[in-house]
Amino acid sequence: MNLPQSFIENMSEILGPELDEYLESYEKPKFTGLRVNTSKISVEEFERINPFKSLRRVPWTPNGYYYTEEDAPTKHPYYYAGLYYIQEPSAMTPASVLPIEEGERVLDLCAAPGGKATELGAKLNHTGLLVANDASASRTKALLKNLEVFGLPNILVTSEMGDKLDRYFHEYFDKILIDAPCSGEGMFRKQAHMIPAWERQGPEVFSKMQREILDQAANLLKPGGTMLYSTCTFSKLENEGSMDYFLSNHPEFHLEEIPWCEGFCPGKPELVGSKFPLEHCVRLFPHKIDGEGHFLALLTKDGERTPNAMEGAAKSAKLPAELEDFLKDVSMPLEKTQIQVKDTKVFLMPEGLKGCKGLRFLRSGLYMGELLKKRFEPSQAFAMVLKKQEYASVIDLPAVDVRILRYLKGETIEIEDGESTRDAGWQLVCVDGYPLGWGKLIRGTLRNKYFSGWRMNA
Ligand SMILES: C[S@@+](CC[C@H](N)C(=O)[O-])C[C@H]1O[C@@H](n2cnc3c(N)ncnc32)[C@H](O)[C@@H]1O
Repeated sequence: MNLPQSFIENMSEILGPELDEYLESYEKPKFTGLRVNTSKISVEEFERINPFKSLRRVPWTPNGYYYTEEDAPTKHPYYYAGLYYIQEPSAMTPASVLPIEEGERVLDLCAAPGGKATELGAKLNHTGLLVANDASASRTKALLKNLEVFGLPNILVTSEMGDKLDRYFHEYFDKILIDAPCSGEGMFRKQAHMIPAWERQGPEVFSKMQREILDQAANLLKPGGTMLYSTCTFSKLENEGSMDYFLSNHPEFHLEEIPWCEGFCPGKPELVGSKFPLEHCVRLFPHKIDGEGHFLALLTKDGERTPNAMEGAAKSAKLPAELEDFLKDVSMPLEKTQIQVKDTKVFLMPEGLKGCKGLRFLRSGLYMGELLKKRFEPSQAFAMVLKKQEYASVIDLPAVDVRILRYLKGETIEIEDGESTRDAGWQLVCVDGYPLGWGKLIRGTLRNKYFSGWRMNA
């Protein structure tokens, strides 16, 4: 690996005599991980049905596992059922460390493509509100897909800068994750193509962005709220430097200790001559753990946290008859006053979401489906939010049944007598009890309603 000389010098300042060990880590294996979606399946149940041979626990994340490539988890139907997310093991740490309680309002300010937002949403477990934002409008498309595959209904996906969000959500959030844009030094081992980008735009550029984003986040957080700052870089400027800047300018914040795990290293205040206890921050190095480089800081804002008021509750309008008809077969707990029809599209709005007119957003709430000529066509996202027992007619096939892969490829499949609860109409297609999508059964043939943009090999 050809590392820039100036990078090696920076690392030498950070690591001292450990530099050689770090440089040798470039010869070590690279690790791949998957994180279980606990809003769909418990870790115990996942271990029971686990179809992979190579899984081994990630020590710092209760629902994280290493796997090796021969297991190919992205090709397994459980991936399409949203039972797990593929994530680099160190990148599991930030969302795991930020404490989330059900019912909270949570903001992921730099969320795309959603590795951490999916975990924050899973921890909310269909309660509260997750605002997943990213400045890049194109990257928010992948973010929305990942949140929908995970079956998360209570979301608002925006593409704004933090100062614009502040006009709508000043001191609104209980918890904020700032997984900041950074120079990516922690990923050099895995993604060597990041090195030329680092040479063009390095820590100086990113530290300016990070400071701006941190200032914005401070305004968005409730007094008494907690936020987590993370990067995947080693640079002292972007890590201890950004934290020293932030704490100097925001005396209302203090650092919290992060639960310790073997191999974690403390932040180093001496690198930037800081008077703050930056040793409470955590640094991850690939020569210390089985994972890549990361930095984490957990910060709490002084004050008493106020309970969340139910703002913006929707008006209870009469629902169209075809929608009412479809919902007779749905037993998911669902507050009908939260359902909004916009033109032909039907949405289930999260409780307590303020109006967001004027914000650039990709999704607000759960897109339930569309009203077409005298019928309601349920969406792919709606299928992913449901549990098997929450829809009246189900076709549940085992993962080893070849029809599952054919269904995921968008093909029409044949259904035997007794394989569906009802012998005609809408069916929730499941793999081993976990919903994949919709189909419409007509005389033993299932018309495939799996969303074309999500098909296997699409
Ligand atoms: C490290 S990535 C986030 C990765 C994401 N948290 C995940 O786990 O999948 C940083 C993100 O910040 C976004 N970004 C850059 N500047 C931003 C800003 N000022 N406000 C919000 N997002 C920004 C980038 O588009 C990028 O997607």
